[in-house]
Amino acid sequence: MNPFSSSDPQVIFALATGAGRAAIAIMRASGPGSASVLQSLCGSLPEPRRASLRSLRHQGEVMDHAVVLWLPGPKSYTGEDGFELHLHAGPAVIACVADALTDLGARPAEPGEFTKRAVQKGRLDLLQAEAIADLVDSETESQRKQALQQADGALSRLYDGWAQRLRLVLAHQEALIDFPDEDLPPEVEHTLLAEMLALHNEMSAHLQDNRGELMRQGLTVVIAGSPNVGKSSLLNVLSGYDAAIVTHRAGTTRDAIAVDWVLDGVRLRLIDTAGLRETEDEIEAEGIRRALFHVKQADVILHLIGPDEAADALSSDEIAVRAKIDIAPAPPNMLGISTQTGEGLSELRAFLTQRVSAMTANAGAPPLTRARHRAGIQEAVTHLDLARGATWPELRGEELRLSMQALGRLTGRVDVESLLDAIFGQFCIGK
Ligand SMILES: Nc1nc2c(c(=O)[nH]1)N(C=O)[C@@H](CNc1ccc(C(=O)N[C@@H](CCC(=O)O)C(=O)O)cc1)CN2
Ligand SMILES: Nc1nc2c(ncn2[C@@H]2O[C@H](COP(=O)(O)OP(=O)(O)OP(=O)(O)O)[C@@H](O)[C@H]2O)c(=O)[nH]1
Ligand SMILES: [Mg+2]
Repeated sequence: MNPFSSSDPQVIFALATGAGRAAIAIMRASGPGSASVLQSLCGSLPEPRRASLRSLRHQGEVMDHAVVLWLPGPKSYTGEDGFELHLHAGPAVIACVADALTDLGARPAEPGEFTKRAVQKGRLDLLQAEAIADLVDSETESQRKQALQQADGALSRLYDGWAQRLRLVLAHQEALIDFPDEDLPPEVEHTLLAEMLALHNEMSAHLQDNRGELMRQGLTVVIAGSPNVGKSSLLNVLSGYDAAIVTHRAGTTRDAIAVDWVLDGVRLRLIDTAGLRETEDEIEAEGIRRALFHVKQADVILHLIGPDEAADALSSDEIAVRAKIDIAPAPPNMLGISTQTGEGLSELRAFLTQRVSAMTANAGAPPLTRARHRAGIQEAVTHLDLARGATWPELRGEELRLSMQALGRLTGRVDVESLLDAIFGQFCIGK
């Protein structure tokens, strides 16, 4: 059963194509009254799902000659009756048609409302709907692939699979509750515990994996190090434009400077920071405070080390790079660059590409992509662990239900059955 209910039957419309100069603008509409609205504009209903050229008329006036699609439900994106008008993209054409649609009783759609209706009609689950939003926003190849995988239901299948296994554990658990005095083989209890442990391990591994969130949001790479080692020069050469001021003076950079950078299909935010040192200068000190903030938030730190500096012990998210190797060469087995001669830059790019793809590579199992997913899985694991620790069978059953529900809320498929169970499970028999 679909847990959502359609509440607003009004026809909604919106421009489906992006703003800016283009030849064609697609106005799309959806809702039960679509047939009569379209009929009014076209004179008659075109053949379903076939592109037809029509003159669009309103109040006796021709508004545009447009390619029109009549898209009757339930075989449509939203599952409702709908249509598309492929208009000439002039703002006056769009405004005129929008006015006519409003006149005919339709209203402008709210953001995401077409997809919301698709969810309400059970055409998409919540994870797929989120993935459609990610697909629309995708800027890099890795974001596109990840969003498409989730839109195709890969994450939904993973969560549904876990929920199904929990349901099976629950069914066995209930057998134990219903027949407490019968001699159920002791393996039943062992099998239940083993399956719950397996589920715990799979969900925990899924929570450990932050690649999906990194890929969706992009990784932050921070360039840090002592003053004057060439951090801003590196930002400029990597990003390919003159984003940061470079001078011979130590302490030039104060504000953190961020540029977007796509490396091997992965979206990166490259941040140049103030050189780290003790200083009396108030403004520089604030710059250093900001630099340390960015270092703390970084996914990867490019630690630039000057020709006369010692390389300290590095943390695992730091990549040590010897700077200005045109002055003094890098020690063996250390990355070195010169922004002056360009030496070592392609090696640095290759090393960074490798590091980034190791952090984001999709190893088959679909990763979670949002904080909402993390919170839901965390909740499912918490209740699963309470179920594993429970000695009282009724309590274990209850925790298993709560764990299943947390998973169900992620897809939006908290089925009525388990909700009813949770609510009425607390009633006494006979009431
Ligand atoms: N012009 C246009 N392009 C578009 C869309 C659209 O709505 N209009 N899309 C929308 O976001 C995306 C494509 N996604 C879609 C997904 C499902 C259906 C749909 O109507 N499915 C029906 C019928 C399938 C069929 O005709 O074989 C179904 O699954 O039952 C349409 C578009 C991207 N391109
Ligand atoms: N020889 C040589 N000089 C370089 C190299 N990279 C940068 N420089 C010079 O070093 C000086 C400092 O460069 P910046 O890029 O401003 O250094 P920074 O680390 O950003 O300095 P702060 O912002 O002050 O912390 C400038 O005079 C650059 O021209 C290099 O690879 N070789
Ligand atoms: Mg600088």
